Amino acid sequence: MRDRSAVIEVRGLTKRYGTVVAVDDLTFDVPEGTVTAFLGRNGAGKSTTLRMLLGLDRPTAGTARIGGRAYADLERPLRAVGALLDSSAAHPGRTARDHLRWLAASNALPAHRVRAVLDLVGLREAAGRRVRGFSLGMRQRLGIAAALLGDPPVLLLDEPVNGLDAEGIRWLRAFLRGLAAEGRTVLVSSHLMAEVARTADHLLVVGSGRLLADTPLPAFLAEHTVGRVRVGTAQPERLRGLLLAAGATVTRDDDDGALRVAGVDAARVGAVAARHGVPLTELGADVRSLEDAFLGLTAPAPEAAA
Ligand SMILES: Nc1ncnc2c1ncn2[C@@H]1O[C@H](COP(=O)(O)OP(=O)(O)OP(=O)(O)O)[C@@H](O)[C@H]1O
Repeated sequence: MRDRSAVIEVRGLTKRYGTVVAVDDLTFDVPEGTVTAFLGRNGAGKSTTLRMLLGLDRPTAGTARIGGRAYADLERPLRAVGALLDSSAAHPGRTARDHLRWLAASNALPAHRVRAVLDLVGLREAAGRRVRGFSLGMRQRLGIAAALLGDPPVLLLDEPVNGLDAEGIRWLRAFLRGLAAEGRTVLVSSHLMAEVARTADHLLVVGSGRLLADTPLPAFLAEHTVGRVRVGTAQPERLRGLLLAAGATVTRDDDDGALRVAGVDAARVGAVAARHGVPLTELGADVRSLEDAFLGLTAPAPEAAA
């Protein structure tokens, strides 16, 4: 990992609701100027952790600090940290512009930021429309605009991918990378793990409130995609037999019939195919194995699944 100081520091953070342990002794740092993905299945404890960082929930134990301080001790919180927690927070009868103007005025932020953030998230044309008519994707953009009003160095985004279409997800990825390139620190939660992981510099994975992985993306990729190959051919059964004979493990991709191969590298797959005259239509790293890796990592314990 690059040598960066931690902007967000979580230590022994725990939250119990009666007998439910929503967050269980979490300890992690989020380094400055990175996009860090906070990943886990539904109910893993992501939102509760973010709410505690924002002072909206009181920890049962432990601490959560931003820039060395608890949220409640920040002098000008919206200038220190922006958050997207719930994209339905805007009043449906208000226009996007009025919603942001109201937020700016009530938080003593300059009015010119409203126009700036509407432009940043691509809502300039829709600024005069009532939020009631917004798609979920537009609401997410408005929520991100609100988070950016105070021009904060730290952003906490809870499930910003929800409701976005493929184009919206592409936009969000580039947008988050741009924020980090400006030196901002972005913590972005998602249950769509592979989708968001590939945007991030660093991954934090939680399951049942516990930290399961805290790793730079390249290390995670190296561990979970090296030695896993995806190969396309018009003769899948023949190639499958040849690869099995070469000692590989081979499965078929349910979506498109490509072979997913483990245990031999891409060069060996190519050599086997060439020796037996099997034409290939595709040969590369098996990126889908990333989602499998997350699902394996976050699988509920057998007794919990029963
Ligand atoms: N106010 C509450 N009262 C009781 N239980 C709660 C409360 N808030 C959260 N929980 C429970 O705590 C656990 C963690 O919930 P949390 O919302 O933090 O998970 P999450 O990872 O954000 O999931 P999701 O993606 O579904 O929001 C869940 O079991 C949830 O039911």
